[in-house]
Amino acid sequence: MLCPPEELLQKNQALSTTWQRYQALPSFESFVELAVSINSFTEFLIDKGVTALHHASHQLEQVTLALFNKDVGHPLPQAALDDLNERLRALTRMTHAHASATAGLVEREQDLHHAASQAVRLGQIWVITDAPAAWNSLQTQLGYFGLAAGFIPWETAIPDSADVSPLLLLDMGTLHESAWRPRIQALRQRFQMGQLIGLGVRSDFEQLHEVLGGGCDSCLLEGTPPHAIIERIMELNERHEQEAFRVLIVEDSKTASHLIRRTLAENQIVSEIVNDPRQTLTALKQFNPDLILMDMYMPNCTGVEVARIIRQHNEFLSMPIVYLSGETNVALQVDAMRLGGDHFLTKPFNPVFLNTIVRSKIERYRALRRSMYHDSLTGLLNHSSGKNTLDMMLSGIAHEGGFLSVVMMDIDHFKQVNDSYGHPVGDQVIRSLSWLLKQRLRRHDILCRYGGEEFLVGLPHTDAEEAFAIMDRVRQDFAKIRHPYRDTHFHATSSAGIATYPLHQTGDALIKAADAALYRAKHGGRNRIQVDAD
Ligand SMILES: Nc1nc2c(ncn2[C@@H]2O[C@H](COP(=O)(O)OP(=O)(O)OP(=O)(O)O)[C@@H](O)[C@H]2O)c(=O)[nH]1
Repeated sequence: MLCPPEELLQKNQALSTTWQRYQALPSFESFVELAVSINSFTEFLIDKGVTALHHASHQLEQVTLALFNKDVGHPLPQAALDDLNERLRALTRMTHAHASATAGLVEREQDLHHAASQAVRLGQIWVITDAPAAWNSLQTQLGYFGLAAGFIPWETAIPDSADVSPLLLLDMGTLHESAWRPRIQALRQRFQMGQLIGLGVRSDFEQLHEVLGGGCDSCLLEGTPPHAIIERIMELNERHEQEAFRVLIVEDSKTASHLIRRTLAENQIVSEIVNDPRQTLTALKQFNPDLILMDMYMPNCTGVEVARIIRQHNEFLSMPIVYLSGETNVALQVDAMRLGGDHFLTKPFNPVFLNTIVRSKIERYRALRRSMYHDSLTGLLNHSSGKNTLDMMLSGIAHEGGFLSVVMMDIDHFKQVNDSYGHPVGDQVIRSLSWLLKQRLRRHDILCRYGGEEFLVGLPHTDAEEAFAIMDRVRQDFAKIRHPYRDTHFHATSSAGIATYPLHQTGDALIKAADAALYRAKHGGRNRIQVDAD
């Protein structure tokens, strides 16, 4: 989607206002605000794919950051002020030019959306190729996972209405090698935020150099089978689905906490503020953050004391705590880390530095949690966390009322799959079913690998009839997936049993009833879904 020009101009206006504020009151604090505002504008441009302006904004950000040097006082020296002024004015001029150039296009794009039912809609995934027939099977297989892929010949331009960050699979084998680099460069130029994957590239240095040097993110070498291409696409898809990062700010100063909150919000990080440290435990339970930003000195207790209290609770043992303090005393910092902290940032903080630390700590924390609560083969919840999540969801449903359907799904004759094709191929079949479930179910549904080839699914606010309709489509599509084996392929089927709350009241009772229904589905001939009340 193109960025609406009004939104772009509004963001640019906000940036100009902070610059005017700094000029009127050239303090360190207002310079921090300016840096935050520039960083936010750059992030906005990346988010909206406004690549034409991104470079200038990023440069401005770099220049501003370089001025966070303790030898540079405020107001800034005249030369630095002039330089910033010129850069900001140039960025504003470019923003206005871009906004007027895209105004017509946005209207056209909206018209196209209204006419979408008439038009042939290209998917988010495009295969650029002159031999589409060779990719029909990939397109069909992706369709079973709920992903649409379209074909575009190398000579045809991608329409203006294109998404700004598509996934482009480039069939290099159908383009003369001398044209590789310029073609890839042109696509990269246009889709700076897209993912470009070169297909059918030889493993030698020259070809890889051409493709990666031209701007592809990665290559899938000659002979890569369709299921490996699908696997790469699924991985990319999952990376896009991350939930927003969440930070709890424990800070007695309302001004400081709001400044931090704004800095984080401008980087799409969600936060909650606790001004009274005694409320920290309640806030932790309610808000469920990924990281705590902790002021070091507060009335009543210090940040270190709060951190020690937090660490007495098992569930928060590994949660990252980053201290914020005006203190530069190294011995004290070491002591604070020894007593339960993970990092120390000195105030006034550099906003970009703050965001970088927060993001990298949260990424590590999430990776750790994934390994604790998720199954390594499929990435789904593991047995015990699946059951715990079901119990928690059930208490919510019992409180607010409504249905909850539990499904036990199992791959048919899986022992034969292993015996005929080998354990690694069996693993791949398990992963295919998990991908399919991930694509088809909602974000808040429970998805768990309950045992070897058995999955537990929890569908809140879904009665048995609706659950049957959803799962039966999954069953049908799973049966169509081609699992590769040597030069050929095979199909697998699945069966499932469904039980629903309030007919069964506890998590254990629901699982037992769904399991009994699954048993009946197996004995009824397999490749079918059985509801427990039927
Ligand atoms: N490849 C692979 N196989 C597994 C995994 N976990 C369990 N299995 C195998 O899954 C098979 C399950 O077989 P059974 O429970 O006998 O049932 P089935 O052959 O699927 O037959 P029905 O369920 O009755 O249709 C066993 O052979 C296990 O060794 C795993 O992680 N990977």
